[in-house]
Amino acid sequence: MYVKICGLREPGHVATAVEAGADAIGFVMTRSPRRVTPERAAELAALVPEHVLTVGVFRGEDPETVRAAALASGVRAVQLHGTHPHGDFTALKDLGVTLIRAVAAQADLRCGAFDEDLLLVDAPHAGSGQPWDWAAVRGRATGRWLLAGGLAPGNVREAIEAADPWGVDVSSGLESAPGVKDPRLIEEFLRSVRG
Ligand SMILES: O=C(O)c1ccccc1NCC(=O)[C@H](O)[C@H](O)COP(=O)(O)O
Repeated sequence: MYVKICGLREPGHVATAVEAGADAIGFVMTRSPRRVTPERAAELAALVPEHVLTVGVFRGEDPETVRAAALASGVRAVQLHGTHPHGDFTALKDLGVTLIRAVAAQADLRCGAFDEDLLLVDAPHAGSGQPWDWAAVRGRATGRWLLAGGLAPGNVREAIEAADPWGVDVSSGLESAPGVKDPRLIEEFLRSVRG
Protein backbone atom coordinates (compact mmCIF):
# COMPACT_ATOMS: atom_id res chain seq x y z
CA MET A 1 0.00 0.00 0.00
CA TYR A 2 1.50 3.29 -1.19
CA VAL A 3 1.37 6.08 1.42
CA LYS A 4 1.56 9.82 0.75
CA ILE A 5 1.77 12.23 3.67
CA CYS A 6 0.69 15.72 2.63
CA GLY A 7 1.05 19.27 3.91
CA LEU A 8 4.43 19.01 5.62
CA ARG A 9 6.08 22.29 6.60
CA GLU A 10 8.78 21.43 9.13
CA PRO A 11 12.10 19.59 8.63
CA GLY A 12 11.51 17.40 11.70
CA HIS A 13 8.14 16.25 10.37
CA VAL A 14 9.67 15.43 6.99
CA ALA A 15 12.29 13.32 8.78
CA THR A 16 9.62 11.53 10.80
CA ALA A 17 7.57 10.72 7.68
CA VAL A 18 10.65 9.39 5.85
CA GLU A 19 11.77 7.29 8.82
CA ALA A 20 8.25 5.94 9.34
CA GLY A 21 8.22 4.68 5.75
CA ALA A 22 6.19 7.18 3.69
CA ASP A 23 6.43 6.67 -0.09
CA ALA A 24 5.61 10.27 -0.97
CA ILE A 25 5.59 13.62 0.80
CA GLY A 26 3.47 16.58 -0.28
CA PHE A 27 4.21 20.30 -0.05
CA VAL A 28 1.17 22.52 -0.56
CA MET A 29 2.02 25.50 -2.76
CA THR A 30 -1.47 26.91 -3.10
CA ARG A 31 -3.89 28.74 -0.81
CA SER A 32 -4.09 26.71 2.38
CA PRO A 33 -3.16 26.79 6.07
CA ARG A 34 -0.41 24.38 4.98
CA ARG A 35 1.01 26.60 2.28
CA VAL A 36 4.77 26.80 1.82
CA THR A 37 6.66 28.93 -0.68
CA PRO A 38 8.57 27.16 -3.47
CA GLU A 39 11.77 28.20 -1.68
CA ARG A 40 10.67 26.58 1.58
CA ALA A 41 9.52 23.50 -0.36
CA ALA A 42 13.01 23.32 -1.90
CA GLU A 43 14.60 23.34 1.57
CA LEU A 44 12.28 20.56 2.74
CA ALA A 45 12.60 18.52 -0.48
CA ALA A 46 16.39 18.58 -0.11
CA LEU A 47 15.99 16.51 3.08
CA VAL A 48 14.09 13.73 1.31
CA PRO A 49 15.97 10.67 0.00
CA GLU A 50 15.66 9.68 -3.65
CA HIS A 51 13.33 6.72 -2.98
CA VAL A 52 10.64 9.00 -1.51
CA LEU A 53 8.64 11.05 -4.02
CA THR A 54 8.37 14.80 -3.35
CA VAL A 55 5.07 16.27 -4.52
CA GLY A 56 4.07 19.90 -5.10
CA VAL A 57 0.35 20.39 -4.53
CA PHE A 58 -1.58 23.02 -6.53
CA ARG A 59 -5.21 24.01 -7.04
CA GLY A 60 -6.42 25.86 -10.10
CA GLU A 61 -3.12 27.52 -11.06
CA ASP A 62 -2.28 27.69 -14.76
CA PRO A 63 0.38 25.30 -16.09
CA GLU A 64 3.05 28.01 -16.32
CA THR A 65 2.64 28.93 -12.64
CA VAL A 66 2.81 25.25 -11.70
CA ARG A 67 5.89 24.77 -13.89
CA ALA A 68 7.70 27.74 -12.30
CA ALA A 69 6.94 26.55 -8.74
CA ALA A 70 7.90 22.96 -9.57
CA LEU A 71 11.24 24.07 -11.02
CA ALA A 72 11.96 26.45 -8.13
CA SER A 73 11.19 23.82 -5.51
CA GLY A 74 12.69 20.83 -7.29
CA VAL A 75 9.75 18.54 -6.49
CA ARG A 76 9.57 15.35 -8.54
CA ALA A 77 5.79 15.29 -8.85
CA VAL A 78 2.97 17.81 -9.24
CA GLN A 79 -0.55 17.23 -7.99
CA LEU A 80 -3.28 19.29 -9.64
CA HIS A 81 -6.60 19.88 -7.86
CA GLY A 82 -9.48 21.73 -9.49
CA THR A 83 -11.06 21.51 -12.92
CA HIS A 84 -8.00 21.18 -15.11
CA PRO A 85 -8.56 20.27 -18.77
CA HIS A 86 -6.61 17.41 -20.32
CA GLY A 87 -4.44 20.04 -22.05
CA ASP A 88 -3.00 21.24 -18.72
CA PHE A 89 -1.56 17.78 -18.09
CA THR A 90 -0.26 17.59 -21.67
CA ALA A 91 1.37 21.01 -21.21
CA LEU A 92 3.29 19.76 -18.17
CA LYS A 93 4.48 16.43 -19.66
CA ASP A 94 7.84 17.85 -20.72
CA LEU A 95 8.64 18.79 -17.11
CA GLY A 96 9.50 15.13 -16.67
CA VAL A 97 7.83 14.84 -13.26
CA THR A 98 5.12 12.48 -12.04
CA LEU A 99 1.71 14.04 -12.78
CA ILE A 100 -1.06 13.49 -10.25
CA ARG A 101 -4.69 14.32 -11.10
CA ALA A 102 -6.69 15.05 -7.92
CA VAL A 103 -10.47 14.77 -8.25
CA ALA A 104 -13.65 14.14 -6.31
CA ALA A 105 -15.70 10.97 -6.74
CA GLN A 106 -17.92 12.32 -9.55
CA ALA A 107 -15.00 12.70 -11.98
CA ASP A 108 -13.52 10.28 -14.52
CA LEU A 109 -11.80 7.83 -12.17
CA ARG A 110 -9.62 6.00 -14.68
CA CYS A 111 -5.98 6.70 -13.87
CA GLY A 112 -4.35 7.85 -17.11
CA ALA A 113 -7.50 9.31 -18.67
CA PHE A 114 -5.80 12.75 -18.67
CA ASP A 115 -2.32 11.31 -19.29
CA GLU A 116 -1.57 11.51 -15.59
CA ASP A 117 0.68 8.98 -13.84
CA LEU A 118 -1.29 8.79 -10.59
CA LEU A 119 -4.89 9.55 -9.68
CA LEU A 120 -5.94 10.91 -6.28
CA VAL A 121 -9.61 10.52 -5.34
CA ASP A 122 -10.41 13.03 -2.61
CA ALA A 123 -13.27 14.55 -0.62
CA PRO A 124 -15.19 17.41 -2.31
CA HIS A 125 -13.08 19.92 -0.31
CA ALA A 126 -9.40 18.94 -0.47
CA GLY A 127 -7.51 19.21 2.78
CA SER A 128 -10.69 19.60 4.84
CA GLY A 129 -10.23 16.42 6.84
CA GLN A 130 -13.83 15.42 6.17
CA PRO A 131 -14.48 11.68 5.75
CA TRP A 132 -16.80 10.77 2.88
CA ASP A 133 -18.39 7.65 1.40
CA TRP A 134 -15.14 5.88 0.48
CA ALA A 135 -17.00 2.71 -0.58
CA ALA A 136 -18.72 4.66 -3.38
CA VAL A 137 -15.55 4.51 -5.50
CA ARG A 138 -14.79 0.84 -4.93
CA GLY A 139 -14.36 -0.76 -8.36
CA ARG A 140 -14.92 2.59 -10.15
CA ALA A 141 -11.45 4.02 -9.68
CA THR A 142 -8.91 2.10 -11.73
CA GLY A 143 -5.14 1.85 -12.04
CA ARG A 144 -2.70 3.54 -9.70
CA TRP A 145 -5.00 5.58 -7.48
CA LEU A 146 -4.77 7.03 -3.98
CA LEU A 147 -7.70 7.38 -1.62
CA ALA A 148 -7.80 10.67 0.34
CA GLY A 149 -10.20 12.69 2.43
CA GLY A 150 -10.67 12.45 6.16
CA LEU A 151 -8.21 9.62 6.71
CA ALA A 152 -6.57 9.25 10.14
CA PRO A 153 -4.77 6.53 12.10
CA GLY A 154 -8.05 5.32 13.57
CA ASN A 155 -10.01 4.93 10.32
CA VAL A 156 -7.50 4.22 7.58
CA ARG A 157 -7.90 0.42 7.78
CA GLU A 158 -11.67 0.80 7.47
CA ALA A 159 -11.20 3.15 4.49
CA ILE A 160 -8.87 0.69 2.73
CA GLU A 161 -11.34 -2.15 3.23
CA ALA A 162 -14.18 0.04 1.93
CA ALA A 163 -12.53 1.42 -1.22
CA ASP A 164 -9.73 -1.05 -2.03
CA PRO A 165 -7.30 1.66 -3.25
CA TRP A 166 -3.76 1.27 -4.58
CA GLY A 167 -2.58 3.80 -1.98
CA VAL A 168 -3.66 6.38 0.57
CA ASP A 169 -3.02 10.09 1.16
CA VAL A 170 -3.52 12.02 4.39
CA SER A 171 -3.07 15.47 5.86
CA SER A 172 -5.55 16.87 8.46
CA GLY A 173 -5.82 13.58 10.33
CA LEU A 174 -2.16 13.91 11.35
CA GLU A 175 -2.46 17.44 12.77
CA SER A 176 -2.86 18.94 16.24
CA ALA A 177 -4.10 22.20 14.62
CA PRO A 178 -4.57 23.26 10.97
CA GLY A 179 -1.16 23.15 9.35
CA VAL A 180 0.62 21.72 12.40
CA LYS A 181 1.57 18.05 12.04
CA ASP A 182 1.94 15.79 15.07
CA PRO A 183 4.89 13.41 14.56
CA ARG A 184 3.30 10.74 16.76
CA LEU A 185 0.24 10.70 14.47
CA ILE A 186 2.47 10.39 11.39
CA GLU A 187 4.08 7.28 12.90
CA GLU A 188 0.74 5.89 14.06
CA PHE A 189 -0.75 6.33 10.58
CA LEU A 190 2.07 4.39 8.92
CA ARG A 191 1.76 1.67 11.56
CA SER A 192 -1.99 1.45 10.99
CA VAL A 193 -1.54 1.06 7.23
CA ARG A 194 1.38 -1.35 7.29
CA GLY A 195 0.63 -3.22 10.48
O1 LIG B 1 -4.17 20.35 2.24
C1 LIG B 1 -4.64 21.40 1.79
O2 LIG B 1 -4.85 22.39 2.50
C2 LIG B 1 -4.96 21.51 0.33
C3 LIG B 1 -5.38 22.74 -0.17
C4 LIG B 1 -5.67 22.85 -1.52
C5 LIG B 1 -5.53 21.77 -2.36
C6 LIG B 1 -5.10 20.56 -1.86
C7 LIG B 1 -4.82 20.40 -0.53
N1 LIG B 1 -4.42 19.17 0.00
C8 LIG B 1 -4.18 18.05 -0.82
C9 LIG B 1 -3.90 16.72 -0.24
O3 LIG B 1 -3.23 15.90 -0.87
C10 LIG B 1 -4.53 16.27 1.05
O4 LIG B 1 -3.71 15.34 1.66
C11 LIG B 1 -5.86 15.60 0.72
O5 LIG B 1 -6.70 16.60 0.22
C12 LIG B 1 -6.50 14.96 1.97
O6 LIG B 1 -6.71 15.92 2.93
P1 LIG B 1 -7.27 15.53 4.38
O7 LIG B 1 -8.72 15.25 4.25
O8 LIG B 1 -6.98 16.76 5.16
O9 LIG B 1 -6.49 14.35 4.86
